[in-house]
Amino acid sequence: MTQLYLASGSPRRKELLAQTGVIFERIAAPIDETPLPNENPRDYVIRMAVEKAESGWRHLLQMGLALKPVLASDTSVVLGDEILGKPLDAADATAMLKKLSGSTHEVLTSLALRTEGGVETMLNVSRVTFAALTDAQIAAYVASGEPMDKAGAYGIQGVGGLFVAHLDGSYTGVMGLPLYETAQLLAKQGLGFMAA
Ligand SMILES: Cc1cn([C@H]2C[C@H](O)[C@@H](COP(=O)(O)OP(=O)(O)OP(=O)(O)O)O2)c(=O)[nH]c1=O
Repeated sequence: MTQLYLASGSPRRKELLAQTGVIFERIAAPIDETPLPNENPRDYVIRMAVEKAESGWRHLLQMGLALKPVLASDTSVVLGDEILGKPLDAADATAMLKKLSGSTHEVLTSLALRTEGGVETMLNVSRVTFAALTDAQIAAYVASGEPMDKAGAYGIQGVGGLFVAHLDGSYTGVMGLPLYETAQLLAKQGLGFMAA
């Protein structure tokens, strides 16, 4: 019996949410991911998760489905003031990886849980230090295809994990769904292992 809906098309989020012990189904939640002019990165990632969760909630209403909690999340890589989302193409991925090479960036992953009582949010902030990468290493990584559907053009759970010299934060947060914070939100609704 479904306890929760995950408003996400991300295979990483599906895999990670399964670790919490909640019984869930995935629903589509299309939104416009364009940042507002001068929008602060933290405000932006929170707004994205809330919009995805609200979009999922509207989907339940439209389809006449049972109103169970809807969870959504958003991940952005932030370097200085710049928000790096998913790369548009190989050239964009190459440019992002050149910026990340040899420096420290933040990965922001937000959560929003929509219930009949309203919406609750959480934010995980992790700091990641990248090795200095050669142009040839970047070209080979981009050619592998791994960067294309990932914020900041890398996946810590894949070959991108080789670039991470240091992580101060949450591995699962960088991967797209911070499990500590997710378990806390779910437990408040009596869901998952941490509700025991
Ligand atoms: C930094 C990083 C990001 N990512 C992924 C997680 C997210 O799927 C993606 C960021 O894009 P998002 O826009 O957060 O999510 P999405 O479009 O993939 O999925 P959804 O349907 O939930 O909106 O980058 C990794 O898989 N590994 C990493 O190390």
